[in-house]
Amino acid sequence: MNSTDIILKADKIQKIFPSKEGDVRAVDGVDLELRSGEVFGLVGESGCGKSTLSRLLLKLLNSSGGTIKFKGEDITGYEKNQLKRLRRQMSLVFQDPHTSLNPRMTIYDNLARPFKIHNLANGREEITVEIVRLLKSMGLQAEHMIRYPHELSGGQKQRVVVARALAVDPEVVFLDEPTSALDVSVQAKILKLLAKIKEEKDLTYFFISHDINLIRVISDRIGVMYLGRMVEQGEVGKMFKEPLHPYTKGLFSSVPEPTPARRLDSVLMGEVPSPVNPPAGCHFHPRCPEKMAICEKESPAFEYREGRKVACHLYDLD
Ligand SMILES: Nc1ncnc2c1ncn2[C@@H]1O[C@H](COP(=O)(O)OP(=O)(O)OP(=O)(O)O)[C@@H](O)[C@H]1O
Repeated sequence: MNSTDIILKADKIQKIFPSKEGDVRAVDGVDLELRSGEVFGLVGESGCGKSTLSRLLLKLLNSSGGTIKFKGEDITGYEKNQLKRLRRQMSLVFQDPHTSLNPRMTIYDNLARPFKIHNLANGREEITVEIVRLLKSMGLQAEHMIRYPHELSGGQKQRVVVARALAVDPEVVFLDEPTSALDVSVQAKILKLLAKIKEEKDLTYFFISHDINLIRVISDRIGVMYLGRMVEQGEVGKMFKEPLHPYTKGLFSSVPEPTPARRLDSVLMGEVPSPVNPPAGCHFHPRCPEKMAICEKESPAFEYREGRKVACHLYDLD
């Protein structure tokens, strides 16, 4: 596949969670294209739907509407046996290494599971060979295999979590805040390792982070989400040079040059409204400094403008 091939595509994907307060519109009609070999960075304030979107794309959650295609094949209605195949093609690295490994299992047993589930190696001997190879590729040693997760440092645990995600030899890896639970110095090492693995294995990364500076450095393209919707999506250089959506502008303009782990929540004025009762029209209009009358009534389409996609009425006037 070359870099312009679309490996994963979502059209109007939606997830509504029923709750006591009403329906939570966690993901509200998102369009997305993931290109083979790229790092796609997803940003947005806490609760805007980033994790839910990634779980929908991975088919860990069933969608309430819309379609998802993997390599051109519609996977929206995949059944259990088809999902098993998909689990080898796309894998996930969770945020917190302390909770994503089974604490009662050794590192060997944690890493052996994907080999057993997917019949990727036969017998203890073959699995051991694979696990040692994986551990070494992650900068760990064979002897780590006999340890329990609590005997490893946070960075070592996250290396094991990445190893487990790579055991199935996937094509796409979803990384949901993979370094946010780690110390800054450890974060840098894990990011370097992830970049190296990506090149070696020709992987595609879907990278979720609150840290805009990190997303800027590691991504080829980025998507900005607000209250369940994608508001802007495009090539990283263009987006940072000239953000179009007022939300993206607010998000980026207040981030000074590399300040590690600056949280989005501290950047924008006002609270994000509830996804149970999102504002009519453009969800961002109550916080938007460039609001127009139409923004309160009509939801803007997510359309190509100036080399990227944006959902904002300001650009309807062109
Ligand atoms: N199982 C669920 N039931 C009800 N509501 C849910 C469920 N999962 C998520 N939500 C709600 O959906 C919205 C989106 O949540 P999600 O975790 O996807 O956001 P996020 O952008 O990943 O947040 P964070 O950055 O804090 O992880 C939130 O309002 C959340 O409370």
